[in-house]
Amino acid sequence: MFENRRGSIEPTAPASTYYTTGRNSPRNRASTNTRSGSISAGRRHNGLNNGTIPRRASYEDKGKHRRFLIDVESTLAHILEQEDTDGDFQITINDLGPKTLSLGTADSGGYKRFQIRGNYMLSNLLQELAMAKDFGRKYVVLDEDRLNENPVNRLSRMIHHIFWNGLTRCIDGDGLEVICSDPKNRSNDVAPRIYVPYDEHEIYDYYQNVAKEKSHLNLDVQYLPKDITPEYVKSINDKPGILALAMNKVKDKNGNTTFKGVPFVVPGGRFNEMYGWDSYFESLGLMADGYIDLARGMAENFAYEIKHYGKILNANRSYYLSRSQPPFLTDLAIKIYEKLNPATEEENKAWLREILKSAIKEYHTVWMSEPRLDKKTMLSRYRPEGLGIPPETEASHFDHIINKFAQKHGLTIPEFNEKYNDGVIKEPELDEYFLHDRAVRESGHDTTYRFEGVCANLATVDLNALLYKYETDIADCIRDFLDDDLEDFDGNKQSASEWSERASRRRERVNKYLWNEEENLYFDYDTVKEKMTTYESATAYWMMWAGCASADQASRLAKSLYKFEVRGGLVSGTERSRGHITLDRPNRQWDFPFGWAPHQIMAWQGFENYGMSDIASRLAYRFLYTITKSFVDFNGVVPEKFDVVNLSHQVQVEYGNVGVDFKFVPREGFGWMNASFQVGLTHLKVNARRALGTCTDPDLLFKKMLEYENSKLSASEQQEAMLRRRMSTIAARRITRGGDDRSVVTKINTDDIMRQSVAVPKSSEILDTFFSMADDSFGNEDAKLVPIPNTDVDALQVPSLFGEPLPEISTTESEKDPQDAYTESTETLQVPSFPK
Ligand SMILES: OC[C@H]1O[C@H](O[C@H]2O[C@H](CO)[C@@H](O)[C@H](O)[C@H]2O)[C@H](O)[C@@H](O)[C@@H]1O
Repeated sequence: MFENRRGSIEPTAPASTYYTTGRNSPRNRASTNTRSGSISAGRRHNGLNNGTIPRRASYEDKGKHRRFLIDVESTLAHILEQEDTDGDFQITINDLGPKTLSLGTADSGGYKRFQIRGNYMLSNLLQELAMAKDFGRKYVVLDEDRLNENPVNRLSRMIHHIFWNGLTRCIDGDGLEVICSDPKNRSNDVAPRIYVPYDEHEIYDYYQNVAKEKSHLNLDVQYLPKDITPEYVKSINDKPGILALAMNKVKDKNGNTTFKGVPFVVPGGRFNEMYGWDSYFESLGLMADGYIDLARGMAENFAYEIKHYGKILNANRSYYLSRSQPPFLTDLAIKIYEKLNPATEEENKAWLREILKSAIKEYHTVWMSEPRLDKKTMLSRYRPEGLGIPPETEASHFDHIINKFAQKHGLTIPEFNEKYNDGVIKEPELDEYFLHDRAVRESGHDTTYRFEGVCANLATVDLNALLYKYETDIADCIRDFLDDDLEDFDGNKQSASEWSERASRRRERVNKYLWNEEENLYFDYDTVKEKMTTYESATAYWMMWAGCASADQASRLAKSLYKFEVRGGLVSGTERSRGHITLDRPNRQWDFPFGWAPHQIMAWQGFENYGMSDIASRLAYRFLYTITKSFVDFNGVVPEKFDVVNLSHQVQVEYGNVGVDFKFVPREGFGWMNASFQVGLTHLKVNARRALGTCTDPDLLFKKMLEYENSKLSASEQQEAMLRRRMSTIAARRITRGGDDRSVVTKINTDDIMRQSVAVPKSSEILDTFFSMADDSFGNEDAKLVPIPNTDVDALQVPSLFGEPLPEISTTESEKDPQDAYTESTETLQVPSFPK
């Protein structure tokens, strides 16, 4: 599959193929370890040439596909010593090395040398060497195309071939050791433990057998009680464990019946369990990558959770037993069903029925029952049961809240926590605080000033959008897929019209309580104060995702986009809503200036649903730019969260940032971020994908389009939009060297990117089709906008995007690398213009 026509391996094949096949096959030793030339990086001598002093390295022809002959171990040591100046085993733009390294070419047996340059190529070299080592390679022949690969292709390839695999878990004999590890466990009891539902006897026996057979695991297998009460959940906080999920009966190699866990994907890092809403977004990414069975397994695990734990869990760890997370099961089920093999249609329908029955049970018992249902508005709230302080947070997470109570009782914070959790000390004010805190965690938005001290009382926009989607999805499925044949678990026939009726009643209530005509936005409703709240949240766009907004509401929501749209994507909420941040009022990760993958994905789909794909595409571009830029500048990182104003993952906020702590090469990314990248690419046309490959700043790319949209705003809205964009620019400048805004744009060797692009349309075609807008004229202003920085080595050259020839470099300067062209060029970026 990865062989080209001449039978050699594609330079961009997955590492598992590239480092085990063809010239890098373990059998093909002649090509990689019998050379007498110098093959280690930047060294005259190494162990390979038996002490022969190599002649002075000369440089290879430019422009051809180079391959390097590399001694893995010594090159790895050398590159780290020279380039990893902060000692974190990554090569990033924070490192102060020379950012250049010479490698011997394979064609010359290592004598002729070529200089690789720039953070991106060097960090790719580091990553490739680490992967080559994984496959036992001591020497490799490495294609240059692997080092300067288009970052969009490279990241997408890594997600597809490496990250999903790194995040996949299974709860059975083979997978227990990995899934039982829990970095959040701060109790004294870290023994691996699994909790099994009270009536799952075969499964319980299976795990007991595993515990016996794999005694080194020291596995503790426990039954859960029939009634899982808040008191019980609190009582096992000091004995945390994984919760069993779905298993299939299979035959082992001796023909005996045994069990195999249904696999699932975890978010990554400290989140080593299957989460509720993360799983939905991860499944979208998995499906974009063709991993339908894995997505299907996630849905089946949700059904198992509903059956045995009464709800889709926040995640399947014991301390999450009493709360859920935003519900997405019906949409997930439909998306999977649509991808199943049509040849097995009857089976597919049976599968869809089972999953929908679970969703119907969840709908009635979790979301449409008290306490989550507010009987007055008949809208739903996040309002889980629970007792005490959530044990899975960072140790000091609640200190600022607890402090005054601890002082009142003359106790230290840990002493107070213990007495409060044991019920020895009663503090109703704290009980109220934790009621809302649990609701915040159930909402998935932990934490934000939108919800602090009030969440359990709010009929939120997000939850009611999701439930509207449940109602319309179930109606559609009964009508369109299931031949009017669906019952719930109690045998009650379900009718499409009843579900449609539920949806239209909800839409009426949403319009009455949550829609604000003056603000052109949906807001949460406080069911206790009986009043609409004022926090502006990006979840307003979920109503477009769910199809609950009318065409008029959708166009008004589009008009409000300027409140949330910043350089790197959509912010979670507006700065005005978040309010001032001080030492006593620290920032929260689900507030401005942070932008999260689920918010982006929901908005993209929302705009698509209402025929505004140009906006979906622009928003997708912004977020994918943020991801790509960090990937390029920070050794392939794909972090959990971003500050989308500053375009940075190096954030000072709750829980730090998952996905940033790796050595040499990232192996997981972060679940829903991986998904957002793969899904986001489906919203980009070929020209936007190419622009992304060269890390073209979205504000330059979309300048005309934004001007056109802003022209539709009122004077005061325009003023606000202008300020917002200005702030974003100023914030971005703050974090860049020398205050140069343009240095946030990354340096990429565009020549290579262009060379690697497949079926690249001609520039005129690209301009003609750019976001379906026909005007290909360029304003003078655009030209003024983009002088190329050439003073800062790391500053980036914004190259010609649309296929114009790149500047020639002088052939007399034979020792120069083609990449130098980009620090000397005065090329300007060409930005398409949009109709006025
Ligand atoms: O451990 C602290 C909190 O961590 C989780 O929340 C965050 O990560 C989740 C997994 O990616 C994500 O679903 C959630 O939206 C994030 O805020 C957990 O869900 C919380 O319950 C927990 O207290």
